Amino acid sequence: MRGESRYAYLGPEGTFTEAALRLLPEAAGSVYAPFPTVGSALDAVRTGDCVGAVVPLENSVRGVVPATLDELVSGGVPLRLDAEIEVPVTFALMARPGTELADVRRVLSHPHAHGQCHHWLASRLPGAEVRLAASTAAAAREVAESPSPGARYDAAIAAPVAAARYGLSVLASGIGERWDAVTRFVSVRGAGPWPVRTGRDRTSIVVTADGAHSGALVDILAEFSTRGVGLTWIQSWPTGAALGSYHFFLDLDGHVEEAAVGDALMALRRRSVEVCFLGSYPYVGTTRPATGDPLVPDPPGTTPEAWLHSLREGAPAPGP
Ligand SMILES: O=C(O)C(=O)Cc1ccccc1
Repeated sequence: MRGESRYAYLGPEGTFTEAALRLLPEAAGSVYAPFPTVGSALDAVRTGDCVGAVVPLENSVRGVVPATLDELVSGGVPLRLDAEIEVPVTFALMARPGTELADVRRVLSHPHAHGQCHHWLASRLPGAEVRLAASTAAAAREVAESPSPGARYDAAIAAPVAAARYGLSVLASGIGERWDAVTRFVSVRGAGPWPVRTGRDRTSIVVTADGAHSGALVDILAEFSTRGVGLTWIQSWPTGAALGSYHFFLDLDGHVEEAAVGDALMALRRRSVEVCFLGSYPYVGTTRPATGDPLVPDPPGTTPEAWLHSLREGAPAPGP
């Protein structure tokens, strides 16, 4: 089936991305079309094969999903974001029925899942070799399809639903380093009306700046702060042209229809900054919009002056 009713996602069935897509009201009633990579899911939108796609953007523990940032700035036909979805992520180690934990030598998973479970692997399966797959469900499917004995992979780290989907047994669950890990997904479309302003919105843009001009980023950020527009997210992604040349992904509080947001965007244009508007959409996240909360007071003995002095004296820098 072609056209309006297909919605792409990073598949196969059983990924966290599929769980996010199922939470998206705009996609209800569509055919959910799995794609093997973020790039192929977004290409399906660019070619019109699908009306939209859901892809992972960032995780609260492991940070951004590089493939998504890369595709959003390099894929040719511009895309727009029209919704965000947050999904709690928990991980299970799963294997073909009959496999014991002690039998597991080779584990397959997605980089973000591995990154959140490597402490558990180091303590419970210290000798295991880990390989990376395009998604957690692709890993689970590969394990299910690996013939044993002599299987290429003994176990996968994936969402608990993937075990039932691919006929695997769960050897351990809740193996991520944080029980409260969350992944933020975005719905990406090729065309159509922008989401209307709700009063609680987020605007995503990409500005391209040359780090050789050392004040460039400060100048860009000042256009927002002077107008009271809060920033909730900033990520840099190399343009590839040179060291120091970046695309900056920015998330702003507010909708493009709001005067302050519009003014700030026009100010960037007047500065001849390259701005790619990704979209304004309802804010669902757990990141609080800026409220002007008072600063948290310093604990006794750690005034900013004392802290700066200790840095200059060569004190070891405390972790974040
Ligand atoms: O592989 C998946 O299931 C995905 O949807 C990507 C992903 C992987 C790990 C954490 C969050 C999202």
